[in-house]
Amino acid sequence: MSTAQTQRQHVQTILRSLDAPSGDEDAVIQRSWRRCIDRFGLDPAAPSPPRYVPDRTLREHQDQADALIQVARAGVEQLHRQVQPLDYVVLLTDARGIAVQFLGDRQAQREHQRTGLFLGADWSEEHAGTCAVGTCIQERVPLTCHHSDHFSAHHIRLTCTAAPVFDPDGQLLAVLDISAYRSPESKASQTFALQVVKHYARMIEDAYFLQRYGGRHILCLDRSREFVQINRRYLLALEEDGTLVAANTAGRKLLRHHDLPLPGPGEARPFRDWNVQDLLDAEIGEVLDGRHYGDDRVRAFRTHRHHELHFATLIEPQRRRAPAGRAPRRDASLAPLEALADDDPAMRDTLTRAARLRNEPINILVIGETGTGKERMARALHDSSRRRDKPFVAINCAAMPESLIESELFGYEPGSFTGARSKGMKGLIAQADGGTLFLDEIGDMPLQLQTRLLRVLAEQEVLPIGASRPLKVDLRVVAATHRDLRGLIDLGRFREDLFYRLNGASLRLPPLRERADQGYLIRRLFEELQAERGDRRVRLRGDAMSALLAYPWPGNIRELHNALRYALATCEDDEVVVGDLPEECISGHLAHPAAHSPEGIDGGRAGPAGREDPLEEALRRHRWNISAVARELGLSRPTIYRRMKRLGIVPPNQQSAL
Ligand SMILES: Nc1ncnc2c1ncn2[C@@H]1O[C@H](COP(=O)(O)OP(=O)(O)OP(=O)(O)O)[C@@H](O)[C@H]1O
Repeated sequence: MSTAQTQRQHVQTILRSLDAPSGDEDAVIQRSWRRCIDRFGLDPAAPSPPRYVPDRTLREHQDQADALIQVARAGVEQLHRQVQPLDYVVLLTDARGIAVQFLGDRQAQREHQRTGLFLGADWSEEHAGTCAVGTCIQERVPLTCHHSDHFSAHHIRLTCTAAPVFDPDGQLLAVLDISAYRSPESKASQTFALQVVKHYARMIEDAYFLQRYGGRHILCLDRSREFVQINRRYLLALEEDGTLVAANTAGRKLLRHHDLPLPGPGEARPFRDWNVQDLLDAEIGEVLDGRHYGDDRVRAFRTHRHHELHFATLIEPQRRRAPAGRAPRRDASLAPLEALADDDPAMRDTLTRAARLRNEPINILVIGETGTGKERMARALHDSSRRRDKPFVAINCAAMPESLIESELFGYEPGSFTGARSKGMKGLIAQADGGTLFLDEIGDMPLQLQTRLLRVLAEQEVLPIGASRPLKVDLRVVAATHRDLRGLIDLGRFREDLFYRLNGASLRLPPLRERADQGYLIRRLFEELQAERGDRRVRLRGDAMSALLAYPWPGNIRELHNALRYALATCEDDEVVVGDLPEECISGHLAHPAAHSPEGIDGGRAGPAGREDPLEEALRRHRWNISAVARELGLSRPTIYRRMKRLGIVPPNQQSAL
């Protein structure tokens, strides 16, 4: 059957079923069809191009959903990884049906845009007709909208499955959706999809709950002792005196089941009338004090009303404290070291050792791949040590020409060689007296200088070129390398005795790809760049943060630094969004199509596949006169150039140069 015939038949089915409900169709879908006609005045046969909200509006929706987007990130990405091989895309919409997060195959971007499976699309029932997201919003239940369940004849190739995400007050917060263009005819083929989406929606909802009520006691209940720790089915947030503050969706059902009726969503204090003792037959102390729980941290309780057996675990309130897992701050002088990392286990071990070593009279070898922060570590060691008011002198042994190293390091007496300064020169080693000498890329130091350096370290004195008497120096040397020094020793290119002198203790830095605290590093580098630019207004929005966290960074922190620097230089409106990041960082996290046009794409203006970008279209119309286009679009010329670059639009007169 041709597409047109299928669509005609679909329209007839809808109209017939509304005249005389057959009972065949899903009741939820039928109610939606009726709403589409009676309430929204939609026509199943009318063309329904996707509707995208303008860029600015999308940003407002994303801002409002920012806290959720941040919490949902890991779940949405995990879900995407699971369903991507089956050609599904993942959408997270807000409670109004606007897609605020999207993950899909970059290769199929045009097809996604054409069907509305994209960032910024409006999937409310009012605009899109019966569809998984819109109907889920109306009905507040998980559902699959498969092929001809869709109201619009133009959506009947799609299969979409969505589940609601509720906030702790029972208000609809978001909808999680997976959709595909190609799927088997039978709706039963989507049963598993429905279970997967429900599962992830619940995980996101509970993660949001745990974050929001992290400052309270959270009681997790389950009917199974074995599963309570991992399943945490019912979540109840409690005050110190056992008053109920909030419950997750399952928790609210449990309360209703036990005749603790809850006022409707949106009440300012919906739970305050109830105490956990109204639910469980137990003393407050038994519930809220972890010492009353078993060795497995589980305790059994019976409910008052139905004498049901429930097993509980308790999450204690998170006190205001240093970021998770970091040792409590003992001493303000440790701040430079503590600032290097958050809760990455390898970095935490390294920092604990560094803190112990900072005032010890031994030299330290910092080991790590290029750009893992070896110099930063050396400086932080210096800044947190008693030497902090004395000089920190850094020398890159690989970057200095061999002919200069000797004089630079050791200095020289007046007139000691041709070309020397008449007053002589104090060498870098002597300049570091009392402080720290940082020798970067120590593996690249020529052998002959290694011998002289060894003498400096052994004697704690330096002999400038041409001098007859050595100068006493008090040095702490921190050396760094990305090379295998033991391998160099075997090759005869590094002195073993120098190695032992330098390696009083070693500190190893993990590469960026292995760090568990990438979010912390991103925030920190972003703040530093803002300080450098003298402008702290720009903020890093949740979608950009998600894309940065999802990107498989190699080892070098400099790459992250450069990506942030680029984004800060190109962003507009005081915020960095995903589209401002370098192209390679946003694989999977596609930018909103409207981000490329000043007003966004809306209804009839939506660009179907193959249609020209509005900017390109304007440029052609104005015969590539940038000033005229800038005037028409109300943008500056540099902005036009920047967008052309971002979109890869090249004027015809420059194309031959490519
Ligand atoms: N802990 C950190 N927090 C924030 N930024 C960091 C951190 N560590 C490194 N960086 C940044 O990463 C970049 C590389 O750091 P650094 O120069 O210290 O690394 P390195 O290992 O000495 O590099 P190389 O191997 O090239 O000498 C710098 O831009 C630095 O600001």
